[in-house]
Amino acid sequence: MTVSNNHSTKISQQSISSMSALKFFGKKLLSSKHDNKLKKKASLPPDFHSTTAHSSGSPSGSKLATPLKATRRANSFVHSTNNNSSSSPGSAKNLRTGCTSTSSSRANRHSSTSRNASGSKLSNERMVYNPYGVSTPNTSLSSISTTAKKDPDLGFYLHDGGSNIRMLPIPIVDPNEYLPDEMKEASIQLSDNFVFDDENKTIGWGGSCEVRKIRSKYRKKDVFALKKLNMIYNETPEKFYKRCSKEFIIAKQLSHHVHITNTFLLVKVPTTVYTTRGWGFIMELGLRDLFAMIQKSGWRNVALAEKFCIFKQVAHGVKFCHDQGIAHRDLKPENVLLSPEGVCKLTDFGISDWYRTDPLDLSSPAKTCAGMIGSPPYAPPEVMYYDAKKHYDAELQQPYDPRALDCYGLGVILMTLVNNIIPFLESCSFDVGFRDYCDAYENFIRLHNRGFRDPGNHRPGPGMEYHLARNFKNGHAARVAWRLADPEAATRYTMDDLFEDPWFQSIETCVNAGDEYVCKNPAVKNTTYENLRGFHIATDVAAVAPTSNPFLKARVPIRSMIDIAAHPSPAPTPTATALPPPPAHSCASGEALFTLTETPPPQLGKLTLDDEAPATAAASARAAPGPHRAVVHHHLNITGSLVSSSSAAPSQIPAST
Ligand SMILES: Nc1ncnc2c1ncn2[C@@H]1O[C@H](COP(=O)(O)OP(=O)(O)OP(=O)(O)O)[C@@H](O)[C@H]1O
Repeated sequence: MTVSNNHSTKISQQSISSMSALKFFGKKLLSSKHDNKLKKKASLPPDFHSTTAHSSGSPSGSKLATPLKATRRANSFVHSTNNNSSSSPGSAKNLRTGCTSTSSSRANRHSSTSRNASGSKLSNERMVYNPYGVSTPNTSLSSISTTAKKDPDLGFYLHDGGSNIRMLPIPIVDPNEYLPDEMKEASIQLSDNFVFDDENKTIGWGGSCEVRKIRSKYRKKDVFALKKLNMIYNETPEKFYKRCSKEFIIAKQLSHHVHITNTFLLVKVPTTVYTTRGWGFIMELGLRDLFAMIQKSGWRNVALAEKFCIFKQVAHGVKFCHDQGIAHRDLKPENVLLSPEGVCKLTDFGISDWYRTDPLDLSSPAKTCAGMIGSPPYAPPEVMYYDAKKHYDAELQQPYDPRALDCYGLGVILMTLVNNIIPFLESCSFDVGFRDYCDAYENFIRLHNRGFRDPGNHRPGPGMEYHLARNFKNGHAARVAWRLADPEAATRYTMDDLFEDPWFQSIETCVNAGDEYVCKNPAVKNTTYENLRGFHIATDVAAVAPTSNPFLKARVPIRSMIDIAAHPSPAPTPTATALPPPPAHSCASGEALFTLTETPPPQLGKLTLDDEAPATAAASARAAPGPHRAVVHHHLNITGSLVSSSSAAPSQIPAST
């Protein structure tokens, strides 16, 4: 039986020989070509990610051919249905994707816009009258450098959103109005302390965001990610602000762990050649997401031990979220980033939520959820019952535990890592692949392991005769994947079960989740904020009143407007252009453990897959000489290898074996 969709596009699953994959191992670690491909992938029309799933219908013999790319299309369901228990976005991602694409094409079209004003040198003075209430001198066209100069159509800057582009009304609201006191920021303008990367690349897309590289104004080598948040279809500005600030608060609350992508600041983003106005998160920059890795033709040759290591890292990230009272609720390879050192980090807390009745009291009772959330391949059946398109009986729609949703997602991620392909498109009875899996599950229990679902049963799971277990080559590993992805929520592995599982415990990782996480925060030295008359006052962050900002250090007097008017060219003050050399660290002492560099440290580039992993990330970081005290990690090599192989076979996707 074949499951297809209206936009199905058959994607070649031409397999490549291991020789051809190996050929590329070690060629180039960080390929700009690859980045271009990622961008291309990100800009592909929705149809491209559509696919056809095949299945023979036999539990053990069927070859599921559900190309991983389908997950991108499947993402369109992420925010498309109700979620009674959270403020998750409520509109179709396809529409939002279309919106961002349009926006991007415009942005790209205008990225080459001539900026004749570039010759007009901006004053160092920090008081600027801005009639539009958003831009600052630092974000004016003249302050952004590009290489090409074409199409000087400035009409782009004047539009206020069309049918495809939804723009926040001016003035953009101060993010601090939506943040709790302890998270309020002294700098709320992107342009105060950051500039867009000259390459003007979009490094990622989501249903409601585009991700771009930005750099510190003070240390150009300090690169970060800007997750520019877009309004989604039919969303009011108020809903947009609430949704985004909630995501930021959760992301910020979790930004203290080696397996969580650090989110630093919530800022206003002005309309520029790079993007349209709105809000954005300044984040730790990931090299690429796990989805992009699995998609590479070389992925199938990655050793199982490496895949298990990645899985364990993701599991540690999930455990940390749960320990903080937060359920991620959208676990999938796209939401796992790999750092330049190869460390896996969870990202995208857009539909995450606190699952305790009192988020501040971790001993308060757990809440249940209702509604369709997550992405169909990774969302369990109890969640899929809420999918309005499936017309399930209302009786089936029972409140569910969001932690069980995460456990299921983890199990499907493990299956995907090992099989190089998603096991089925949707975890519901309409999907033949999922039905096969359920049948196989019951068969295995009936024929091989009656106590499979019993707590503490650590006998081997399904073996070679079950196609979704075959590639594990290890009954214990298959047990963990199947127990996590148990179609029955009541008997599914919990995170505690997982961490007590002897096979899981035995997985070797090259980064220790318990290591102290020291992240290089961006330097925040300048701030621009608005007074009631609409003036923008730029000043040094150290002089700004809010004291909850962790970046505040020394205090220097703010110049009054009268002073500025009287002495337009005062003695240099510590502004962005006349600042003392930045401190090495804004929030943490010592050197950064995970320094984000554009190129990997030379000593890492020399590693081979056979290199022995150091005992811990910290140990390796300590041992590493030179300025890059990064984690020595197997995955860096995998990343490099896959990048290389991807340049040879860009359109291939991993095929199931
Ligand atoms: N900090 C980052 N560094 C590098 N790439 C990133 C970063 N954050 C996000 N990305 C890329 O952008 C993509 C989309 O980001 P994200 O998942 O956060 O957006 P989203 O709109 O919430 O997505 P979704 O619709 O899947 O929920 C990611 O899959 C990843 O490839």
